[in-house]
Amino acid sequence: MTMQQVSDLASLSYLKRYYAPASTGNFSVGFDLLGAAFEPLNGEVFGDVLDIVAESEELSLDIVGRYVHQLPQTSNDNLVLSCFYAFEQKLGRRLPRLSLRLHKNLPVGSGLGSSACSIVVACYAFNEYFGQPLSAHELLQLMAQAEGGVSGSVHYDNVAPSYLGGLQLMLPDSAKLCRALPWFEHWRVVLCYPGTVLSTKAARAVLPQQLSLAQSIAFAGILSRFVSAMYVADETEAVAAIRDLIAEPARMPLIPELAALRAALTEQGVLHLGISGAGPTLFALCSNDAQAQLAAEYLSRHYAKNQDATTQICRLSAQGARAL
Ligand SMILES: Nc1ncnc2c1ncn2[C@@H]1O[C@H](COP(=O)(O)OP(=O)(O)O)[C@@H](O)[C@H]1O
Ligand SMILES: N[C@@H](CCOP(=O)(O)O)C(=O)O
Repeated sequence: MTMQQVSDLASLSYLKRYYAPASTGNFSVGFDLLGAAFEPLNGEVFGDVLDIVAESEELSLDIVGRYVHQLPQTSNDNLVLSCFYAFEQKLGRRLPRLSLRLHKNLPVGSGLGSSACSIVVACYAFNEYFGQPLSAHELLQLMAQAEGGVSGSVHYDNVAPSYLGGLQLMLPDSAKLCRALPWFEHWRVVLCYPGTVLSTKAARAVLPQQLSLAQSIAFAGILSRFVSAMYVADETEAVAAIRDLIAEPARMPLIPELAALRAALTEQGVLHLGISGAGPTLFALCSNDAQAQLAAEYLSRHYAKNQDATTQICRLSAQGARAL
């Protein structure tokens, strides 16, 4: 495997190139059931890119990009290769081998759906390249299984938005699997990754194993309130309902800065500050560009911890995964 620190999209040759965006699981109010895909307003690529470089004798993977150093040293352990074999197994026939290049643009163990992003871009790329043998439904199931293998339990709230785009509500036991909710076009989301790693598995281990009847009703109630407010485009009501009753109380000790940062930003009018996925990335929901700029400056000053940190001002990625 060769590793380059710099992922220069323009200078590298390929047959086909595919991309999947970053995602925020939970969106605070919908633990494991709600997630959104985001793209930087400035047009930067903030998601993983997979190049199909050539057809070849053997399956191989090169990894480049800003966060290559956070991945296992051997590409054999990379999700892109395990997705190839899972895809092949699902098809039930041997596929031509490929020479692949992953641009690892999302930090790992960040709460930005990094593993989901690689899984989505890989499964999407293989399905497109080999003539769409799997339906969107089958492909999404395959992605969710792969994600379950990483985090310890199958959850769709990163793979669904990264694949399909938008703010996706999961529909358990439904043939449709998930549905895109309405969104407010003027909303901006600032994603601030501090540069430290928090594995999803570890952040799931602190969650309560059981909820009381009262907690279950409260969770169903607040999520219903949010979803219905989005459908009737009642922004005040939607924002009031963005509350994490499940994961945040348990994960707060893992992100001790959250309370003070939230108090400071909400005082400035920011609509909400929450944990993106399992953290440590935080997301600030803002009502306009100026507010998002202010939140981005504040978070990068007070939450970024090292050179790996990044802060992005985003809008919803309506499209999700695609060919570039
Ligand atoms: N292409 C890949 N992208 C991200 N993680 C990968 C990839 N390949 C293997 N991994 C492994 O999967 C795990 C992802 O960890 P996780 O905490 O779920 O990250 P995230 O929350 O960012 O999705 C790590 O152990 C990482 O080394
Ligand atoms: N619903 C999951 C989301 C995990 O997202 P990630 O980006 O941290 O992998 C959870 O909260 O555990």
